[in-house]
Amino acid sequence: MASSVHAIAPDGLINPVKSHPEAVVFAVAARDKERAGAFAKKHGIAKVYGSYQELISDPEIYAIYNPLPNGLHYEWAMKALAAGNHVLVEKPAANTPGAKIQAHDPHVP
Ligand SMILES: NC(=O)C1=CN([C@@H]2O[C@H](COP(=O)(O)OP(=O)(O)OC[C@H]3O[C@@H](n4cnc5c(N)ncnc54)[C@H](OP(=O)(O)O)[C@@H]3O)[C@@H](O)[C@H]2O)C=CC1
Ligand SMILES: O=C1OC[C@@H](O)[C@H](O)[C@H]1O
Repeated sequence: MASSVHAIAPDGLINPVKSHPEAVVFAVAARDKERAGAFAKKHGIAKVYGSYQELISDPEIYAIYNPLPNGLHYEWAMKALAAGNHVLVEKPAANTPGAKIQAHDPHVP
C-alpha cells in the first residue's frame, strides 16, 4: 500500500505514529511483497505482507489503517473488522450510498 508519489499514508499515519510513544506501525501490506518490502525499509516497518488478507489475519495486529483507493475502503474495512481488528479508514468510508461501516464491539451482542 501507499507507494505512489503523493500517497497519504506517511503523512496520514506513519510519521505521526513515530512521535507517539505508545504506538508502532508494526506491519505493511501491498499487492506485491517486494513493493511492501521497499516501503517497509523506507519507513522502518518490521513486518511485510504480500497481501492485505495476510495482514488483517495477523493476530499480533491490533488496528489497521486503510489508505487504499476509494473503491476498496468499504471492502477492506469490513474484512478487517470481521478479522477482529480496529479500523482507521481513509475518506470516503464507502463509495456507494447504501454502504455503511458498522462499528462493532465483539464483546457487545
Ligand atoms: N493523497 C492525498 O493527499 C490524500 C488521500 N486521501 C485518501 O486516501 C486514500 C489513498 O490515497 P493515496 O495514498 O493518494 O492513494 P494511492 O493512489 O497512493 O493508492 C494507495 C495504494 O493503494 C493500493 N492499491 C490497491 N489496489 C489498487 C488499485 N487497483 N489501483 C491503485 N492502487 C491500488 C496501492 O498499493 P499496493 O499496490 O502496493 O498494494 C497504492 O499504493 C484515498 O481514498 C484518498 O481519497 C485523503 C486525503 C489526502
Ligand atoms: O483525497 C485527497 O487527495 C488530494 C488532496 O489534495 C485532497 O485534499 C484530498 O481530498
